[in-house]
Parts: sequence; C-alpha cells; structure tokens
Amino acid sequence: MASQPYTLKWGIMATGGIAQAFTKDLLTNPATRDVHDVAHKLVAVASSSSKESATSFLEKVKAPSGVNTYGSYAELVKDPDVEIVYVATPHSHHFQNTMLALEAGKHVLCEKAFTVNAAQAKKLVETARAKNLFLMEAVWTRFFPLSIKIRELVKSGVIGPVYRVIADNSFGCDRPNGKLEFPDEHRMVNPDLAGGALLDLGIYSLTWLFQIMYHLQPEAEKEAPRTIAAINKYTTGADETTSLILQFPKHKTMGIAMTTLRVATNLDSQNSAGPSIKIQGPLGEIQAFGPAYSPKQYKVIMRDAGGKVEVVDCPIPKDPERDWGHGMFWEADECARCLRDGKKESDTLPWSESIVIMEVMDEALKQGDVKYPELITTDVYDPKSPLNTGGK
Ligand SMILES: NC(=O)C1=CN([C@@H]2O[C@H](COP(=O)(O)OP(=O)(O)OC[C@H]3O[C@@H](n4cnc5c(N)ncnc54)[C@H](OP(=O)(O)O)[C@@H]3O)[C@@H](O)[C@H]2O)C=CC1
Ligand SMILES: O=C1OC[C@@H](O)[C@H](O)[C@H]1O
Repeated sequence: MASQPYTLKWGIMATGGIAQAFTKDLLTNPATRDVHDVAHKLVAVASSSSKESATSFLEKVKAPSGVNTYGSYAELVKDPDVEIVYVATPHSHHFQNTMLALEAGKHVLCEKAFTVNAAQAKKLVETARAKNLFLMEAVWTRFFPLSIKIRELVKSGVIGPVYRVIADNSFGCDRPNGKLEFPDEHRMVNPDLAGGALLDLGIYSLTWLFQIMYHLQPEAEKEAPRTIAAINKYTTGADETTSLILQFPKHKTMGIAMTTLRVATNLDSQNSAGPSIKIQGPLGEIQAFGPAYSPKQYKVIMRDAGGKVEVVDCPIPKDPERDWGHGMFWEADECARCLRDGKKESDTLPWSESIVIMEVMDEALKQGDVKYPELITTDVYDPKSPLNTGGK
C-alpha cells in the first residue's frame, strides 16, 4: 500500500488577488499534477480589514468547511493549527508580516519581491535561522517543470556554456494622457506600497538571469554580478521602466533583464509572438514563450543541424473537479517537501540567492534614485507597525 502523503497545514495572510489564486491552487488535488508524496490543507485565513473579508475569501475560493477566519494577522500567527503562513500582502508589508509570523514560531512562504531591500531580507533569514524555521520567497516560476527542464538542459551542456541570458517581463499599461492605467494609490505604482516595475515584474526577468547564470554556478565559484541599471521614474516616484545589465566577469557571462509598465513584452495576450526569455550558448539557444512569470512553452534551437528547432509545451495542469490550476501549487509542494525532509530553506531558491537578488535590486534602485519611505524600508521589527495591524 502506498504511504500517506505528508500534509502541510497553511494559514493565509491577506485576502487579495494572489492570495485567492494561491489558495485555489492549494485546494486542488495534487494527483492532477501527478504529485502523490505531499498534500496541503487550508486551516486558516486572516484579513487585516475584517473577519468578514476572511469569510468572504473562503466563499470566493470555494474552501471546505472548518477553516478558521481572523480579522487580524496577529490572530492568524497565534493559531496553533497553522504550520506555515503564506504572506500575500504588498511588497511594503513583507518584512514586518514575515517577522510577525516567524516571531510566532511559524514557517513562512512570502510573496515576491521578498522585501523592499536586502537589509530586510538578511534580517528575515537571520530570524528564520535563529528560530530553526523554514522560509522561502514565493517565486513560483522557479518550481515550474518548465524551469526545471530548462535548468537541466543548460546543465547538460546541450547549448554549450551559457554566455548570455535576455529576459523581459513587461506590461502595456500606457494611457494616451501620459499616465499609466493604475491609480496613483495602486500597489503597482505607489511608493508607500513599494510599487514599481522592478520589484513587481522585474523580479521575474532577474529570476531567469539568476536561475541560469548564478544558480548553476558551482558553489565554489559563486560570483555575484556587477549591476548597471537605467531607470525611468513614474510621476509617483516609483520606477516605470527599468533595464539592468548584470555582468559576471569571472564567468564571462552577461544578462539583460528588462521590465516596463509602458509596453508589453509581446502584443499577443499569450506572448507567443516572440520569446520572453533567450538563453544563449555557442551551440544553440533555448527560448521560453509566454509571460516570464509563467512561460508555457520552450524551444531548443541548435546552431548545427541547420537550426533544428525542438518545441516543448508545458501546460499548467488543471484539477477538473475544481476547474482550476494556476501553477503556484509547485512552490507549495516544495515547501511541503522541505518541511517533510527537515530542511529550512529550498535548494532551488536558497536564502543566499534571494539576498543577492535583493542586493541587485537595491543597487538598481540606487542608480535610478528611487526611494521608498522609512516605514517600509526599516529593518527594525515592530509588531505594532501599521503594516502588521492593518492601518491602511
Ligand atoms: N506570484 C504571482 O504571480 C503574483 C504575486 N503577487 C504578489 O503578491 C502580493 C500581493 O499582490 P496582490 O494580491 O496582487 O495585491 P492585492 O492588492 O490584490 O492584495 C493585497 C492584500 O494585502 C492586504 N493588505 C494589507 N495592507 C494593505 C494595504 N495597505 N494596501 C493594500 N493591501 C493591503 C489586503 O488584504 P487584507 O485586507 O485581507 O489584509 C489586500 O487584499 C505582492 O507582493 C505581489 O507582488 C501579485 C500578483 C501575482
Ligand atoms: O507577480 C506577478 O505576476 C503576475 C502579474 O500580473 C503581477 O502584477 C505580478 O505581481
């Protein structure tokens, strides 16, 4: 008889768009993605606005009965049934909210961008390490079978040593009056919520550069990149267009990561008109198609063999009973496997790598003179911060 899957018990912090998408993924049957060793249980959800928002969230995600609801994040982290907290608040809140959960002894999966700056990321890691808790940045894309296959292909040497990676994750939100389609208060452009293209979308372009050019470097030869950035700021002060060149001089590799809120990576909705990611070696090129946060196809193009092209589709599996499947369940499975195996960090997205990525973003924002307010940049934990208590 097959052994029972290891089941991880989740508490959801916040009730917005991605909290819903992630929770719906948690509620899918893992067998529909051919996963049998781990499973997930939704045990609690909290809204900083009201207990009613938490209740209405459960209706929206079609949750089973018996899930606890709370009108504050402080109550959620005290729930003894919760093993891991998924932090799904705006970037501005990640540091304080994750600290709140870690200080209460909970493991944490925190949405991207991990924090507003590297100092905060380091403090989270120090705290998780000191308290022997699991912590991971929720960069779901790294855990896609497509990403795993592409990393394996690169490691196999099929395209030779990678010399360059180019990635773009951009949205066309331009309005003829010069503004963007978001109101100035929206989390995408509001500096008080650490808005801006880089922290929200550029993190995915960087993910592609990092998971190929940094993650695959042998441990003994790890080299953080030199960062050259150009930023155009929006009227709110947040970045609207950011381009980065990352140089790894010892490895002779270079990456270009782009993001903007003005024009889309591709004009077709599926981004199939052109690749959003190009991974280039002397023997060939791997291209990924679809938004850089969720590509669904890749091509391997060989230089010899007359530019022979292999096309591989990697659709996101759907649970037919729930009519849902978004692709965030793979990162949840990673959390469950790490905890089952007694690991406090993921090998696929180690703490040190999230910190180096935050350092790159710090440097880019410094070069572009983007500044965020003290309330959201401090690395001093305050359980009573309005970011924890819900002062909106
Ligand atoms: N992995 C992915 O594909 C995606 C990730 N994200 C990330 O998820 C996070 C949340 O994004 P998203 O769900 O789109 O955002 P939403 O604005 O839809 O939701 C954010 C939630 O955070 C809570 N919150 C607490 N304080 C505030 C505040 N001052 N202003 C706004 N919301 C507040 C609210 O929940 P409540 O009132 O219940 O406390 C709110 O519903 C971000 O870090 C973003 O980068 C976003 C989209 C996709
Ligand atoms: O993480 C994200 O990926 C999808 C986008 O729609 C969203 O703005 C961003 O936060």
